[in-house]
Amino acid sequence: MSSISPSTPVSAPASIRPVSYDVSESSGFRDGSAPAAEGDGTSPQQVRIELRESGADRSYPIFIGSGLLSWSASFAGLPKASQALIVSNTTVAPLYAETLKQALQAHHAQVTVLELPDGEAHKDWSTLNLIFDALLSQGADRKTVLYALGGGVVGDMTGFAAACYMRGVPFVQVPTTLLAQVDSSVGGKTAINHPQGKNMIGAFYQPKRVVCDLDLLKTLPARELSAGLAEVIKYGPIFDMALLDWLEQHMDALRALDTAALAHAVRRSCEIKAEVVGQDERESGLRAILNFGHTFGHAIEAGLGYGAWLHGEAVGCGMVMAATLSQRLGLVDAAFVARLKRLIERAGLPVVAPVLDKQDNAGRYLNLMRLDKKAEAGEIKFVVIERPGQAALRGAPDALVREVIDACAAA
Ligand SMILES: NC(=O)c1ccc[n+]([C@@H]2O[C@H](COP(=O)([O-])OP(=O)(O)OC[C@H]3O[C@@H](n4cnc5c(N)ncnc54)[C@H](O)[C@@H]3O)[C@@H](O)[C@H]2O)c1
Ligand SMILES: O=C(O)C(=O)C[C@@H](O)[C@H](O)[C@H](O)COP(=O)(O)O
Ligand SMILES: [Zn+2]
Repeated sequence: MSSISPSTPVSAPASIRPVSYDVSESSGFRDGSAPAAEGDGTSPQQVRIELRESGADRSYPIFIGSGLLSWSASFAGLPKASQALIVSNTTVAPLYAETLKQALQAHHAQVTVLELPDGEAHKDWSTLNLIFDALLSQGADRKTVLYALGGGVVGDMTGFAAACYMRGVPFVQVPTTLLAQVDSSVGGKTAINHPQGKNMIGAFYQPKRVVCDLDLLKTLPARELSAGLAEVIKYGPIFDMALLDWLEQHMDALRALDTAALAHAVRRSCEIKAEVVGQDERESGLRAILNFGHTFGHAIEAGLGYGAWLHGEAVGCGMVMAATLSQRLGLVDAAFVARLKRLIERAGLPVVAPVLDKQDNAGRYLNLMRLDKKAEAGEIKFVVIERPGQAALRGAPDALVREVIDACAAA
């Protein structure tokens, strides 16, 4: 049995909040030709992620607003290249690839579109290879820019392909799901899954820009919107309880796709993620707080088979489990866990953990979680809530984790 290890100091220091951002940008963004009206809460915004450690400047802007996809200035000022490849999937490409292609034709002589098969089950080697096949077939050189047009699956795979092709080509994130706009497009984690564990093969590789067009969320299925809300909720308990208060007041507006509410949720999420990743790009400490709910959540995804539960669904339920663990470690009270659980339910997410093994359910969870990337020498590390708005990374005895899984799982 493992013992409780001292908390690793990964909580965000008060000095890094609140977050400031700059809305002027040399690309021409917000130059007066922006498509959305001022004053409606949805006029274009910019959040910057500052990444300057170890020499090279990997900083980039995140553009957030309505109508950005068809606005060629959204893509001005990127590395010059004659060729561009839009990587999308069979669902998103028919909706949005032509609009992006038109906008990019002002910047690249040749723009082609690749449609990957859709879904988490395809976040694997064979699908990744389709990107390399397309690049090689069109004679793409090392300046070719990749554009990831899709949700987190397309974004993670395109980023990984960009990191590998000719040892690195530039890429741009054009996220089309709420989850991708609030989380996966920012921060440079790229990966594919392995049958034994989520995101096990990948690289840290930053995009040159992130362009979040809020209008694209209008075609998103309700279940996918809920999945994205899980990652928005996550930022509350780990970093910003004012965001949690705001979410309690605006959950119905978000689920009704109110653009001003979505704009706020995307912007605040990106600000928090930019701040955390700016402090710790390669997850040597603080960045681990962004994994709240993911130790349990990734076990659910791998244990049920990729795609059975959406990533956001698994994270939503995983946050209930991690909060319950925090309570049993004496860190937060039952009222805090109940409050978080209620909000996750209101987002339309599951809060009862699935049974992964009828004989030894907790044992199956534990075995899957031992492969988690945060585990050290076989000891599982959990992101726990030390107090509302502050998280830490720590171990827990197996017996206690078993109790938590049993308490949270379906009977
Ligand atoms: N890199 C990171 O930091 C990070 C962070 C969080 C999650 N992730 C990863 O992201 C993935 C989950 O991403 P996701 O939730 O975006 O899922 P997803 O990429 O599978 O997209 C969800 C579904 O919505 C469809 N879709 C996308 N945009 C649409 C639109 N505008 N209209 C209609 N349909 C649309 C997609 O085709 C897909 O069927 C997981 O693999 C997860 O591990 C990565
Ligand atoms: O950006 C991060 O850091 C995160 O942990 C964000 C998570 O929401 C995301 O799911 C991430 O891909 C999980 O990272 P992993 O290292 O556990 O695979
Ligand atoms: Zn996640």
